Amino acid sequence: VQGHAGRLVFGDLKGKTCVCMQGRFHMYEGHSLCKTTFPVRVFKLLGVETLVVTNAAGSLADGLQIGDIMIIKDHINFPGLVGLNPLTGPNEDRFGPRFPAMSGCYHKGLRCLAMEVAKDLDVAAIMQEGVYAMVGGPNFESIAEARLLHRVGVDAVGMSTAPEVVVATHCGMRVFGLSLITNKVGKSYEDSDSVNHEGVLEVGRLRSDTVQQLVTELIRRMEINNNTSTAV
Ligand SMILES: O=P(O)(O)O[C@H]1O[C@H](CO)[C@@H](O)[C@H]1O
Ligand SMILES: Nc1nc2[nH]cnc2c(=O)[nH]1
Repeated sequence: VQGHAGRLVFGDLKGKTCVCMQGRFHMYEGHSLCKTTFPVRVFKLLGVETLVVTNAAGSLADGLQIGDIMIIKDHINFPGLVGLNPLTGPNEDRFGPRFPAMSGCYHKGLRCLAMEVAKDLDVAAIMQEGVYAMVGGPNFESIAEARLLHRVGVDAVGMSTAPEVVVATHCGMRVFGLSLITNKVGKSYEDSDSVNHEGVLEVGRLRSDTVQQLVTELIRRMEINNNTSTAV
């Protein structure tokens, strides 16, 4: 999508072998969920053990402001709930089971570690945990949709991430996720502000150093088995 570089970068980060996706495939671009999540399966075959996902998201929670960073505690995969799931079709037994559990798919230990890192980097004031929801996009939410999401417990909404996390969890990867809050989602018919992609990219640029520092320090501190890799 515009604004995403579309590159895979391999290297060492603080002594850990990493592969970094600069951009991702989105369902709203017309890609199948199979293609959207294909990189995750490639990472698995490369020996990647931990997936770190980041995204831009709109806030529905009163306490989440533009520029805040939300550690993803759980997700609601709206496309998945209506059958748009990357695991649909014959199960690939070599990757994982037919009916994978999704409870606890955002690793608790990594979430706690990220909070410690945030405190040490003096950015704890802009960090909190919350629930991310994926919607199909590409349009942003109507007011009624925003109210619905708020009522069902969504803290931040975006158009990505859940399919990759489902596929990573299916094949036994540890997952950690961050949402950068780029806008507030309007819940009132009196609001005149409306969100746009340029504004989303702008907040992304403003907070990119902080997100980079957090992820780098998290990767430095995280424990891994057999010096296997991390995908970001
Ligand atoms: O989820 P990522 O790709 O980070 O970006 C979010 O921001 C874009 C909309 O501005 C959409 O792609 C949405 O999903
Ligand atoms: N669906 C959705 N995706 C986003 N990505 C960044 N901001 C938003 C938003 O407000 N809604």
